[in-house]
Amino acid sequence: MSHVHVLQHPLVSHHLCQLRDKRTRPSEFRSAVSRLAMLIGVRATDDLPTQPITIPTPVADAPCHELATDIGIVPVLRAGLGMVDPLLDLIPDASVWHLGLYRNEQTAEPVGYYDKLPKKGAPNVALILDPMLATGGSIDMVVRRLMRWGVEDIRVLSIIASQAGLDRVAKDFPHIKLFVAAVDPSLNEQAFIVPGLGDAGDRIFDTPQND
Ligand SMILES: O=P(O)(O)OC[C@H]1O[C@H](OP(=O)(O)OP(=O)(O)O)[C@H](O)[C@@H]1O
Ligand SMILES: O=c1cc[nH]c(=O)[nH]1
Ligand SMILES: [Mg+2]
Repeated sequence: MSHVHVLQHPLVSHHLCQLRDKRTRPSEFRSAVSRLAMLIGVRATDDLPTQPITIPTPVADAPCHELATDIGIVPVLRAGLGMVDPLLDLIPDASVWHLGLYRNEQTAEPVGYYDKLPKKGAPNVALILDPMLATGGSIDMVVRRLMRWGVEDIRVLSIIASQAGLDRVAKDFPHIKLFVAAVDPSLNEQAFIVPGLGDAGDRIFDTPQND
C-alpha cells in the first residue's frame, strides 16, 4: 500500500464537508470538486521531474526549474470532467485524453463507450481523474487501457474511494500511485460508496439519478 496517498489537510477536510452534504447545490458542488481536485493535483505532482534553466529577470539571470516530462490528463467521463480545469490550471501544457465509461446499474461493471486514444504518442505521465473510486472496476479498466497505450507512470486522482476499491486497485497495480482525499468504509447494495456523496456525475451536471 506504499503507493496510496490519503491527503491530510485542513482545507481538504473542510471542502469535503460541503461536497458530501446533500443540501449542496450543483454550482457549489462543482466548486468544491474543483478546489479538492486542485489540492489533490498539487500533491499528486510533487515529485515530477524538472530540469534547470536560466531565466533573465529584469534585474539578473535567475536559476529556475521547468517541468521535464510529458503529462497527459485523463478524465473519466462524465464525472472526471469536473476535475479537468483545476488540473489544467496547474499544468497548462498537459494534453487531455478522454475515456468514457459508465457503470451498468445491475452489475456495477464498467462499460466503455468512448475511447479515441491514438496508437502512438503515450505521455510519460498520465493523471487519471475520477472523483469516485467505488468497486474500483472503472479505474481498473482505465489503468489497463493506459498500460496498453504505453504509459509508464500512471497516477489516479480521486476525491473519495471505498476502502475495498482502493485495496483492489493498489493490489492489482502495485506500480501505480493513488491520491485520494478520503477513504470511506463500505459500499451499499448498489455499489455506492457509504457515506460517500451520492452520484458525483449527477451532482456535477445536475441530472436526476437513473436518468
Ligand atoms: O469504482 P466503480 O465501481 O467503477 O465506480 C466508480 C465510477 O462510477 C461513476 O461513474 P458513473 O458510472 O456514475 O458515470 P458518470 O460519471 O457518467 O455519472 C464514477 O464517476 C466512476 O467512474
Ligand atoms: O458512490 C458512488 C459510486 C459510484 N459512482 C458515484 O458517483 N458514486
Ligand atoms: Mg455517475
